[in-house]
Amino acid sequence: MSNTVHKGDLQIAANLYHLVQDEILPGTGIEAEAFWAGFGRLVHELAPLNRALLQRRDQLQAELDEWYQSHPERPWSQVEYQAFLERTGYLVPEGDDFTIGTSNVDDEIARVAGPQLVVPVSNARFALNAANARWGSLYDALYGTDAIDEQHGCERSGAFNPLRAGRVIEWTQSLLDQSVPLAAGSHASVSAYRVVESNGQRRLEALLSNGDCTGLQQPEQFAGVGGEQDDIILLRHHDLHIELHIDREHTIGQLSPAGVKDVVLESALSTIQDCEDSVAAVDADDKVGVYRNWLGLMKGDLSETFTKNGRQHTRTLAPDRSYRDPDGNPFILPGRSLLLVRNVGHLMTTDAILDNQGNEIPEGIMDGVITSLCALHDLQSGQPRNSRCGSVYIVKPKMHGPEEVAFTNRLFDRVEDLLGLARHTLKVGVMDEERRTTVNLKECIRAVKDRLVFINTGFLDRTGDEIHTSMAAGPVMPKEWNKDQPWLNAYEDGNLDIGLACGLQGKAQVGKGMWAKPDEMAQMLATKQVHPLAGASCAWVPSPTAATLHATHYHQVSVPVRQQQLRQRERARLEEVLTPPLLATSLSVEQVQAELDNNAQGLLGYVVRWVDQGVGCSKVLDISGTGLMEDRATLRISSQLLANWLQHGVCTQEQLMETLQRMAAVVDVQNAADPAYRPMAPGFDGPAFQAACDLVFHGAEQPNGYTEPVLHARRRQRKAMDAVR
Ligand SMILES: CC(=O)SCCNC(=O)CCNC(=O)[C@H](O)C(C)(C)COP(=O)(O)OP(=O)(O)OC[C@H]1O[C@@H](n2cnc3c(N)ncnc32)[C@H](O)[C@@H]1OP(=O)(O)O
Ligand SMILES: O=CC(=O)O
Ligand SMILES: [Mg+2]
Repeated sequence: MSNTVHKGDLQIAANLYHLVQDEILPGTGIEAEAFWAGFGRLVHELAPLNRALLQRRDQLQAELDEWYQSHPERPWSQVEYQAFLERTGYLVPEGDDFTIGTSNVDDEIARVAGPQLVVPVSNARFALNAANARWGSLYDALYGTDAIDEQHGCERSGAFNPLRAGRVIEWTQSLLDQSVPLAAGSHASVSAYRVVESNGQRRLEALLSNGDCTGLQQPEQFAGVGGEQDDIILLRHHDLHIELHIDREHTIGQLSPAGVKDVVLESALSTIQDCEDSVAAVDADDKVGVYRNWLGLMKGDLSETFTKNGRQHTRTLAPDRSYRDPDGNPFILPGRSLLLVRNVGHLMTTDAILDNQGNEIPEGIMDGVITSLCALHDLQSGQPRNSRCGSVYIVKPKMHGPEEVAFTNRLFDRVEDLLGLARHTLKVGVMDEERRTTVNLKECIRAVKDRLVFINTGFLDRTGDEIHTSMAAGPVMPKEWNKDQPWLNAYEDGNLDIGLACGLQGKAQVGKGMWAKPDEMAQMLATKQVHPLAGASCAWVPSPTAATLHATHYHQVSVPVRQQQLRQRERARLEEVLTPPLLATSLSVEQVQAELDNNAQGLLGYVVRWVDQGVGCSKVLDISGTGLMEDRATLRISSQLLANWLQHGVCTQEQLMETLQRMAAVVDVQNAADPAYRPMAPGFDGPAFQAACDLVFHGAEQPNGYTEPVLHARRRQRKAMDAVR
């Protein structure tokens, strides 16, 4: 590493050192020399343990491979299989019942159910937008997406379409009728909302078009008024707020007799600012960008200036929102989503910091220390702050089993000691996205029982790990088939069953996964209520618009009630979780080719932007033309599936190479309008195409099927090539 600074037994890239020294440490009360010395001690204590955990992963995988090869019968005996898993320590004994003891958890996590947005923190414009996505216009979300169909003159294109706006208003009125119903009549018949006073208390009155006057069926749902002229009516349902914006002069306000120009929903209650799978950060420069944005969010001063539709915008963090309650007392609600930060997992090392032997340190350790250090600014700030309860929320991905979770707990203990934080100030969200965590979930929770704030089914990584774990067992099903497989359902159900049994209700989130079709909002509206119905207190969405639409599901379903109902059922069966999605039927030549084409197209479309442009999350067309959110987890699935089919002769090497080359040309055409894009065809010799080949042809050898090692190496190669140009 050129240009480094030696501190506390560590060799730190100069740009990272200066970020910490000049921008992060000042104002935290932490003394620089003590910080670096303590950081050095922490690294030298924990890095060897981290390395040992990775060796254990490899050892267990080798034992699994060997078992599958020596047990060729299909289906195999589940009794024998489980006995083997217990013998190797893959399955650990389950201990006594217990409940988590996490305290100081903000309501957005502990108590109120709602959408959870995820955003690459490396992109300041998106990261700010996400932080501000606590509130979203339902009218805009419905009007601007396919949530309202375009038939019968309701097209989205062109100038403002009053017919379409009418449909938006009807849809919204029906939501209001379900969630904040009137004592008589419908919100569609309201000609005026009025706040009236009787006995010193104000209540909401609705004047109907037939001249009748009514109120809310549950008057306590009226939470207050806001706006300069009390022109915002604040309602509350399932602890989620709804604002009715009244303006009879406004073009939209004129479309309804009550003059409602907008309905704004409390939307992304929480947001994960992601340093992991949606981010391409391969060196100290990139990590500095990631940390600086997180720092800005924690200090509250992040801003970004950009041009959109020919106009310059400067985006900053939204302020809190002010209202007066029915007694006339002023109060505020948070203007921003509660922010969590997703660190990287235990796998990768980074040359941004070297230890006293010149080894790269584990990137997850660096993330743990530096993202927590940044968060001191929030803990020590006045209002408004991120965590009103004084906690720091860190999401830890890709952990395999209880020992790895216990390691994270130890890391967080050490970081708290280093930063002078009270024990368990650092909270952890455990991604249940590796098979060894799923099958030992209760023990994983126990390992962080006093700092746990969520368990979330990351079904995308989990699918990739499912394929990799059983790579040697046989060919797997096409990826879409997994949706109906017993393993997936048992995994999803089991997560909730165990979460509730461990007392997460009221203290922590039980979360569900990402809606990965960012443009298919009608489909999301029609289907994603399955998450609150399944008892999830949050579920992931890819954009602020999706957050606003998904918020409507939490008005339709009461999550606490669902959780009470579901906790009575029998726990999901381990045998089902342990039944891999192996292909039991033979596929036609056309089915095989279609699956190869689809996976290759998605893989290449994602990888080319990652390697050549450093974009960690992209919308990529699948073979049917649907834009899909692709990140490293979806890449893990497609690359592992192709590697699996290659290994088991479902396709040949030549066929796969032909597919990759043909699809590279398709992806080139799809990106033709991007001036920064470098075509892969006809040479197929750039680092992006090479990365795709590595991921597929060497996919079976990748640790747990992860894509990071290949992506990082090829992105660094691209950066080096660009540097000498
Ligand atoms: C398996 C897992 O780990 S899932 C977790 C990782 N995934 C994510 O984090 C998903 C993040 N989402 C995204 O990056 C994007 O939504 C994509 C790539 C899926 C689609 O992006 P694009 O096609 O560029 O978005 P699109 O053009 O539709 O919209 C862009 C606008 O939406 C906003 N936007 C889109 N996604 C987000 C987001 N996640 N958070 C905040 N704002 C967002 C942008 O700020 C932009 O608005 P602006 O112009 O006012 O700034
Ligand atoms: O991180 C989420 C996933 O699905 O993987
Ligand atoms: Mg994941």
